[in-house]
Amino acid sequence: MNRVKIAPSLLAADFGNLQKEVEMVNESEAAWHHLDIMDGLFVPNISYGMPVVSTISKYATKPLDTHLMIVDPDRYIQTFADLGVYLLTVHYEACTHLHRTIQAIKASGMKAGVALNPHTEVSLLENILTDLDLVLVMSVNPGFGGQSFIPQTYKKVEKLRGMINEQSATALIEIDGGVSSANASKLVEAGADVLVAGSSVFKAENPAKMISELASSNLS
Ligand SMILES: O=C(CO)[C@@H](O)[C@H](O)COP(=O)(O)O
Ligand SMILES: [Fe+2]
Repeated sequence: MNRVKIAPSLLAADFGNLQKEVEMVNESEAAWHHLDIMDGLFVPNISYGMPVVSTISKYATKPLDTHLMIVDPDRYIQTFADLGVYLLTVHYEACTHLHRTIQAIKASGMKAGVALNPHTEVSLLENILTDLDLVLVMSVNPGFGGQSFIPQTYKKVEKLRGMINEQSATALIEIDGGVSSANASKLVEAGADVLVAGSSVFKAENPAKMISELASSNLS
């Protein structure tokens, strides 16, 4: 079994020391940097935009895993590609022509992911699964860090793992929201490949140690 990938969400970082926070992730056992882009329309919160993404990109030495919580994400695909994003994830609920959006992300040279809100059924991805590099399962309602994990996520992950295996698809399963050492092992057991962790990492006394602990989740 491959080791689970950890993607610390910089939304919970200290933005007054952004370079230092990015460097902590660079030097840790994290696999990716997770960036959350919120537009105040698709979700009720606004996070940060291009100048901050550009700064993160300048200091990051690991791939940028970028989660767009914005309406009509097609408008910004090329911009994120130009900023050095590795994997661009759009929300199922924000795309009218999801297949076209996924193809456009791939044509720009990035990997493509689709995120599902907690109420969105995984079977809706059945016809597009083999086109995806990643499915992001939201385990909180998108828009804010620091929320409580929704336990129904385990069942969704198990079902999605079954669909991926059945179709011999290669999409990774990423879980985002309220992830901590209290639920990480169970998520990996259910079929998760990537865990996003914001508050549990950046609010920890020793963030790098917490990343290492989460990365060992499937070994416990
Ligand atoms: O996409 C989101 C929230 O919408 C996340 O990536 C959060 O930033 C994760 O933060 P925690 O729930 O781990 O604090
Ligand atoms: Fe996210």
